[in-house]
Amino acid sequence: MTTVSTADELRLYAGLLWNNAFGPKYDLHKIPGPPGYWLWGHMPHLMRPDYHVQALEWADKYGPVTRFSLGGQHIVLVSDPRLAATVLGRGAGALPRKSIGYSFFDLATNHLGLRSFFTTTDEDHWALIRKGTAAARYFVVALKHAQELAGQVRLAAAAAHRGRGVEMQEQVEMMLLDVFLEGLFEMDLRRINSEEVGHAMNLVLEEANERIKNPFRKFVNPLLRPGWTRSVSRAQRLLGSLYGRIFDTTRARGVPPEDETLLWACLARIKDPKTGTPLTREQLLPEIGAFILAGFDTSSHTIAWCLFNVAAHPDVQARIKAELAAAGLLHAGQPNCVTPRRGGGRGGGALQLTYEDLPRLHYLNAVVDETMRQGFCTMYPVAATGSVRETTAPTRVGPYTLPPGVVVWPMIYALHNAAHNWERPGEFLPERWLDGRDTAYASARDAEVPAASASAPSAAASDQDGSEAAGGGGGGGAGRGPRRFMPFSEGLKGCMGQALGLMEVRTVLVSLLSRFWFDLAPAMGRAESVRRNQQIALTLKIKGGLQLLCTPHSGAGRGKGGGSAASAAAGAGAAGAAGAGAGPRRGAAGAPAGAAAGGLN
Ligand code: HEM
Repeated sequence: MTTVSTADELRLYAGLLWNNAFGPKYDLHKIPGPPGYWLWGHMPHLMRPDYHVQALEWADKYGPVTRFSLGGQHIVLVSDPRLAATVLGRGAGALPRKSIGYSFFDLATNHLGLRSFFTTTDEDHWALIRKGTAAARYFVVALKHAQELAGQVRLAAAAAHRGRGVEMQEQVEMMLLDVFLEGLFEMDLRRINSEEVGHAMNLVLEEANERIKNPFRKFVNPLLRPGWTRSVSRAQRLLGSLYGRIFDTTRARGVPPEDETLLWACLARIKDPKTGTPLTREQLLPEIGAFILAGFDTSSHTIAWCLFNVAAHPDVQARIKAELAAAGLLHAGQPNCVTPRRGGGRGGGALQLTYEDLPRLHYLNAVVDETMRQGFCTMYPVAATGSVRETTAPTRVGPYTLPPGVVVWPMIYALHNAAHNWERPGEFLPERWLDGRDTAYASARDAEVPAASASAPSAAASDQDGSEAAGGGGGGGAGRGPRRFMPFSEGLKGCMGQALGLMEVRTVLVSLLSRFWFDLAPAMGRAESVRRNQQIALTLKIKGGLQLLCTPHSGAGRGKGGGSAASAAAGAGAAGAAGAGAGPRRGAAGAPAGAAAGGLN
């Protein structure tokens, strides 16, 4: 079990400063980049809360490979799809994770300085956990919770004062936390205060994020802000006790049967290669925390940003409703949120959503992809800003040879938004995804990525095979250029929960959008200012929350043009949108093992 002491970290920073001043530079100085300060480098530039936007500005200004530094650390920012795929992929040119770039994550997974498989430098340990959990069946309790959430939204919307909205970001966060605790670990939610846990996570992640920009904060904060430091420690202990409770509960279940493939059972079966015995409490705690964190924050903020985009673009919302209506999934005029069993449908109430419906809702999925492209919801720094890799020997990255110890940052936000990769990158255009899966790839003329590092794009990948496998490696398939869309990263260390995450996002969106019309509450101000008001936690979230006016479709429902949501949908070109998205309805038969029996909604 790897731990990192304060002395280790101080030694590391001293080494970096030394290296910056006196170490070999190879081609570093040839890489274009913004001017910085000698000692601090570009730290002052990155102190702004939306520093991912600053990095994108550099990518746009200085090109697909640009350079800056944070204190003593040289950082090479890559927004060229081909190079990013190579660096993250499995073939020659692939680089290991930069461990310190992830160490902030440990703050939220444990308070003992223990590393999880996500943050360790020990590749054997990473492989042990990754392989041990690869078969995990991410059981879909998302549906149950999504439906409950719709009920809660209805109650909150009814209770809200006129013109005041319902705070959706936090509601979705809590819901996703429940999904994780119940679905992956089979915990009894009545015994867990999700709200308290959610707040503790947010607090710890806020601190973790600040430490990425300013690693010295760890040392000065206890002196300058002792109250805050105590709150962070309290939150860490609270999370630690939750992970401990999960360990105790699942261990008390004894040896899981071989055919049990929920996450807790997979973790329980992993044996320490040295002792041959199941992993100890100390070994498993950070892993439990890593899974919860990796999955809950990313998925919940994806949902929140999708809802924001939908509320900010009534035409987009109406088109989604049209698609849902054509699929028989719109709950127009229903008095409550109880979904009828099969047998409802176009003549009566809405049909029950099945797993098979999800990939067929093309327009909804385009909205999700476009939201993820904009980068609001990918993991940080693991992705809002990218997966962080490191050179361990002199390494060629594109035309440049880099010395060891340089951070290579295939920054997903820049890849997804740089002017050299996309047309009209700043615009929210779900339509760009309707042309087909090739949207995820750069043009074929750039296709020099080794085939060995290829993997499919996010949504398209899981639609295709329904698998819950992690993202694969690098570039495009036959005839395609390299991927320029990789919200789940790439390669061996790409996201393990891609299919689960997408399923949760889509399911919750269908569940809510089939029942409510959403508008931004007046308190949110203009959409543009909300977009500028991002706050980075583990992922980008909406600072101050997402206040939405939620109008149920029943009777009082309204949409574009002032009619009911259903009629708004129809008026928004139902035939085109829905025709592309939803084919004739089928029964639940054939739903993959991950899907709840009988339907998803
Ligand atoms: C929309 C939702 C999600 C997004 C955008 C997302 C994004 C990512 C990204 C970009 C990485 C790569 C980190 C890197 O390159 O260093 C990653 C890793 C990971 N994700 Fe996700 N993720 C999502 C949902 C989930 C869910 C639901 C789970 C639940 C199990 C999960 C579990 C993980 C794990 C365990 C890793 C680390 C894999 C490893 O180190 O081998 N993620 N995720």
